[in-house]
Amino acid sequence: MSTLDLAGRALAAESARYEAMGWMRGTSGNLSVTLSRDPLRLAVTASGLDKGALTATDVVEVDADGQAVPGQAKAPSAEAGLHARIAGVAGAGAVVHVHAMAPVLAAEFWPDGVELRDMEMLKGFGRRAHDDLVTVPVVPNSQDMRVLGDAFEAGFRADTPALIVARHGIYVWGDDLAHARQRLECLEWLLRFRTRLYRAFEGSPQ
Ligand SMILES: CSCCC(=O)C(=O)COP(=O)(O)O
Ligand SMILES: [Zn+2]
Repeated sequence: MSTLDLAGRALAAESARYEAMGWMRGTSGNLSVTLSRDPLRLAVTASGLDKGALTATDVVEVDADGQAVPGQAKAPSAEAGLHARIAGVAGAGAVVHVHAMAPVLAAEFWPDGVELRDMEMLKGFGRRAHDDLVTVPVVPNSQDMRVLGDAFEAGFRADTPALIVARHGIYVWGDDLAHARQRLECLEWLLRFRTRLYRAFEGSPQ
């Protein structure tokens, strides 16, 4: 089995997991793993498919611009360009993108960035101490992955492996798919907590 086939199998299994969590409704969301760094090559989920029912062949190899390398049977995710940009800038081994509700809601409340502090779950997001102030960057949505990539890079901090795209979804990255998922699960919990608390106090700063 080729490296791309192995990546496809892992991406399909991981996608099914996210879909079961309700974070990849319809055909939303996409995942990637880095295959090589020089040149940069990613295995990314194919576009427009039910992410709960992917098979090992629903994967596409793309370059640093998110373009399919020659010989690919399927179209790569429409967001492959942003995956490639994140993998290149952050050095990520895996990038996951889901359409969970809490990050999008948080971006409505805090469009300049979502501040998180003094929460034990921050450790699961890769921070050293539970009292760190973490600002998760928010960028406006765009259909142009170069625009999104430039906005991501402008606000990139190596210690904050996440990006919320307003009115769209969230990207989280890590060394591999399991690492990215652990970070995403902890961050989604933190964002759910933050938005629920904010709403409970009817919009007062919390
Ligand atoms: C209803 S999903 C709209 C497109 C999107 O945001 C997404 O995450 C899925 O796009 P893909 O091309 O990866 O299927
Ligand atoms: Zn999306």
